[in-house]
Amino acid sequence: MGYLSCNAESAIATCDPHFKKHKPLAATPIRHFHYADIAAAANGFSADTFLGRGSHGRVYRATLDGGKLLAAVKTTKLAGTTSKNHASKCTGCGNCTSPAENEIEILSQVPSPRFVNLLGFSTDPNGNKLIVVEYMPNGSLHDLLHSVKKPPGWSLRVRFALQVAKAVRELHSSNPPVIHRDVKSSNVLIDEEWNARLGDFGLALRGHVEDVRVKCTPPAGTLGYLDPCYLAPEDLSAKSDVFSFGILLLEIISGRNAIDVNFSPPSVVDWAVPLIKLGDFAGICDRRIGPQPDPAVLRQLAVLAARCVRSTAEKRPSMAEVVECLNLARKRNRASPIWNNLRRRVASVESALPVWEEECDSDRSEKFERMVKKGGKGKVSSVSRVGYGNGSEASNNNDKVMRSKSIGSGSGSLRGSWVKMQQQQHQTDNGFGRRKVRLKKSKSMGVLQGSLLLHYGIQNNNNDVREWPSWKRKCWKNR
Ligand SMILES: Nc1ncnc2c1ncn2[C@@H]1O[C@H](COP(=O)(O)OP(=O)(O)OP(=O)(O)O)[C@@H](O)[C@H]1O
Repeated sequence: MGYLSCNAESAIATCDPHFKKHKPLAATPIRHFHYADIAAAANGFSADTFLGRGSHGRVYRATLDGGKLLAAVKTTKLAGTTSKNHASKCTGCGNCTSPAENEIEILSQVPSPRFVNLLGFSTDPNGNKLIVVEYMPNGSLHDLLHSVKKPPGWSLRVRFALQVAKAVRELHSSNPPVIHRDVKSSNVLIDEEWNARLGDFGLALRGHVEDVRVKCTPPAGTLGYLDPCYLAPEDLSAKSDVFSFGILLLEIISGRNAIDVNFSPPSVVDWAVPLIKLGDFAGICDRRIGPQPDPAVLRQLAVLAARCVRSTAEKRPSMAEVVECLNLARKRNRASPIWNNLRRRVASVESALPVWEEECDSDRSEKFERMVKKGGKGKVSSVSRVGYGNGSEASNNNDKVMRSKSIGSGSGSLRGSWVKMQQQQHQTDNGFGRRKVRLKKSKSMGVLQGSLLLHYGIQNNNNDVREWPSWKRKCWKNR
């Protein structure tokens, strides 16, 4: 009888060794908890159960079912912005649903062992929704990468990257597809078996591009992770998640925040992509753990990240391709030490080559790989490292750098944080070199203003290799 009850989730659980201990999730009913039970389980929402604070409310640990079930309870506020007039006419635009309602709706439809799943919900006496999700005892990937004394090593980082990529791929391939819109390190939580799980579906959109809801929902996301091509509702595509994933991958490799004014330039894209194009892969590695022992794996990760953050959405890989690439990197990373030693010697020669201009193009990267295997003849050239300053100064553990946060509905607040960020950036880059600045958390954003996004787009536009003629010239000269 076992095979008769097999569903998509159990199939994943069977195929993927990381998830073999998970039971099929479809059978788990979504529970409606009494507020009093939830309040008691979270010890009256006291400090000892407090887990963290997001842009939509606080998160607490709750012990339910007589101690058998550990959960995380997310308190939220009602959206409360929709006029009665609009609500009566609305045919399903995204503005009427609060992030909490949205998260409940989406997670109840697409449960997966790769997500932080919904267990149930409750409503407080003021009508605010409380979301009850699986408790993740090892905190967020953001905290692991930026706060803990002993940051994760390379094999754990590659494993996390692959697991997140698989989670996003699963969303994109569901029917109808789901676009998460807020892929970032603080929305990746680590379970008891050290698996990375994608959480926080408050901004996610389920549907096809022609659906009213998708067509009418204003752009949203988190500064630093937000796709510069996503300026209006109709610009939304799965490639926006690919961009955010690329930022996350750069964060995993470098251990630096998506936007960090302790670095110059503060944007991880503007800082890392030029180094990747110059073949300085070690220059973007988290100095606390040193460069990846296998230079070929490092090169694969870095080039993949650069391709994900390309300024032209169509040129970015699909999440399926990202998963394939990371699978290869992980396999190589896990190969036997003797074999790895041999390969490292060969790879160190390969990786000394700069990244060819077109390598970030998916269709040309294979050509490039073939060429490198043949002995590196062709358009590639050796380029000396460029002095971008010692970026690792800022990775010092003492620096207090806060994480990027989703910005909820309210373009005003977004404008405020953007201006603030610009001012901080100006203060830091005013010709006196880098200064250590304590950053404020930036937040996920709901409604974005076109001009503001355009401004943001311009800030990040130079991540396209074609927009680096000086690099091109340099490469050509040093051929
Ligand atoms: N399921 C969970 N298990 C354990 N800790 C959690 C869980 N969910 C959230 N947390 C903790 O609470 C913090 C706040 O989470 P939340 O999802 O509300 O906000 P965020 O992702 O940090 O920011 P934003 O709301 O802007 O996306 C997280 O960083 C994490 O430390």
